[in-house]
Amino acid sequence: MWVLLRGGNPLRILLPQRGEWMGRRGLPRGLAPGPPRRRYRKEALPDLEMPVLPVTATKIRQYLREHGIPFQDGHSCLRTPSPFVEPSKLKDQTAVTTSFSLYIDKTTGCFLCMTSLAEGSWEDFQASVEGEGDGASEGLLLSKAPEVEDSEEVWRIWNRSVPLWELPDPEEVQLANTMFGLTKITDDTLKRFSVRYLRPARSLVFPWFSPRGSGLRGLKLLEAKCWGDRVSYEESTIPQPSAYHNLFGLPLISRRDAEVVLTSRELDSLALNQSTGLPTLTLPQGTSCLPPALLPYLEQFRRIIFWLGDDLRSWEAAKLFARKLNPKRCSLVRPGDQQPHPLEALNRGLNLSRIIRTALPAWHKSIVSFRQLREEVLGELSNVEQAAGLRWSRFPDLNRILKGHRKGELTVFTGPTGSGKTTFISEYALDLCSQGVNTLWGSFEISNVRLARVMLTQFAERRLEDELDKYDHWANRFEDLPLYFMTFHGQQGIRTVIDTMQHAVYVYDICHVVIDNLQFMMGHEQLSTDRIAAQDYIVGVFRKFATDNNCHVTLVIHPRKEDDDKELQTASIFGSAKASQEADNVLILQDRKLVTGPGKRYLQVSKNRFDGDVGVFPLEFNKSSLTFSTPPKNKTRLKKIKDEAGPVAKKPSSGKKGATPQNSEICSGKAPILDQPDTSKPSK
Ligand SMILES: Nc1ncnc2c1ncn2[C@@H]1O[C@H](COP(=O)(O)OP(=O)(O)OP(=O)(O)O)[C@@H](O)[C@H]1O
Repeated sequence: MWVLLRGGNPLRILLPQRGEWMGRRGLPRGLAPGPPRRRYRKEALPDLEMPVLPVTATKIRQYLREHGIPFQDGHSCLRTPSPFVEPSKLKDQTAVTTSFSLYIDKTTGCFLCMTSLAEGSWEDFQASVEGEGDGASEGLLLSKAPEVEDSEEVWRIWNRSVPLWELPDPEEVQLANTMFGLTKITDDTLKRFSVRYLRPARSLVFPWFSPRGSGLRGLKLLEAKCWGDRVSYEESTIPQPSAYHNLFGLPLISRRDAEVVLTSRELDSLALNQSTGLPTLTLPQGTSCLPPALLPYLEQFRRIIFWLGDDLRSWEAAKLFARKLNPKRCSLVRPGDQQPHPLEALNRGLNLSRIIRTALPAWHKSIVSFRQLREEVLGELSNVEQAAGLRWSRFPDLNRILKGHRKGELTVFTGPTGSGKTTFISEYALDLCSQGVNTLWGSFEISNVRLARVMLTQFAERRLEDELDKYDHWANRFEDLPLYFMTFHGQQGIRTVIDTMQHAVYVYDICHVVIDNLQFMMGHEQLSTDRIAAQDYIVGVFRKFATDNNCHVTLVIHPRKEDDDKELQTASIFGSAKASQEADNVLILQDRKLVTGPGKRYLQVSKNRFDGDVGVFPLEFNKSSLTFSTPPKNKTRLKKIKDEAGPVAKKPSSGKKGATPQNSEICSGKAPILDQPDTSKPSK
């Protein structure tokens, strides 16, 4: 189910392969509208023996100079004349815009021709320049490429939907306006943005028009579901989200516009444009990612304002996206009570232009004063829950101790050989990924197929071997996760790994990288002093990566050889103390039983830089679902076992009465007070 794409992606990241289109949630399958745009070369290529080294802006410039290709330097792209435009087109009245219409991404080398919509990788571009591109160069290939836009399904839905004001029943209009919060949005605005309503699906329909002509390339449907007084919304797109690259509002942008506001929801763009008159665009996948394929469309703007939402996640996403667009031209609207989503701001009668004027520059110099930080500090203080990070849904005990999973941190994870480190960390990362954390896996020891099998089993929480008829159901859902794998196996140079991670952060907005395990980057040094020095260096590099990219890195490190009878400690991590010093969190999978809880393992949080709480909790392994999390129905059993076990050896020392779960312990401060491990029953 996994396919390696090289086109546009020189770093061998595995992407899920999708057969037919499936809506993000709930829409019927089998409506594939075909590829949304022409690709110069898009078929899956066989696995590469060696990873291709990433290209750099300097190398791209050098190549263009060597081949006498003129170029202009932009914010995220280099612009050159397009070899994919027929020479005759260059002579028409649009010659000014078509002459430098090829945009080459400075970071990936991927290109997009804005005139013909041809796109491809840096290798494809070079092949075309050197006349090797499947025997085609200079537009030959394009003149043969079939037009693939305007799928039947897209048109069928579009034709069945109607402008809201044309609904025959005024009550239905009022209901729709109330459900979607449109009472202050005028018909004029809805008309300008060509928003329609699909009655049978109770959904607003947002079109994706081709930048050339009036072709429809796709649609986004926003469905309102009423639950008593509450309304919840569900989005679905054609084509599937990973191919849905609609910057909603693009047809309204004039070539002379130098400023734009980016939003995360189409209705926010309507509200903003209506009340401020500013050009607005909506990111196709909201705060979850900004695909580099969209960057060429944003090159023309001298100033880009992000107003993505009212929570810390929107703020983090805006900072991440600003890096791609060149932070010097970006400003961010800080989320807060008085700065909610634009649509809500309009409905509450707030002054949207004034809020836009308070947007903060995304760019900080290397040295900043508190004055520049005070707004960010306020943001954290007024969103304390969110500042503590994303909470695990399967591991409430981790939430109690670590409070959440935060960006930019380094977690070091260790445990005895064969104790289940990979299995545990797989579920820990899957939990976050299922909640929308874009995750990149570097599994150097076990193959990606095996890892994906473990993850899929954990995802489905059942033995899929026995239910193969359900495989497609689970695999389809699993495919929708924002999950990517590096294809490295065995020993690998740290530089190559970091370059791959950097690329993934840029292309897929990765927020969590899992490296299993660090020993595979340490080369073949035999002397233990060399090995320790190598490990220190590598840990330092990962630390810097996490901080620089505001991306969480979870690093699995083997412990040093110790007496089997002793439980591991922070000092048992292989190497010098560097790993534990650099880490924000240290987790240890202990291969023995806690007196207080069930299961043959327990997890120890032995360092937590966020608030200092450390502690332990039991892990019970479920062999059929390969999970360590405890399903709710087992809670009673946990209690029973505890009752049978009699009083615990040591009482929790947290002082946070009532906050400590029955079987886990939290200790404030650096020195954990552990349960007495039940060494009478060594496991494994
Ligand atoms: N608590 C457990 N009890 C029994 N079996 C387990 C447990 N946890 C994991 N396993 C099984 O043990 C095997 C090894 O697990 P895993 O690969 O996760 O260990 P590891 O600690 O990462 O190994 P290594 O030290 O080689 O990296 C797997 O088949 C897994 O399903």
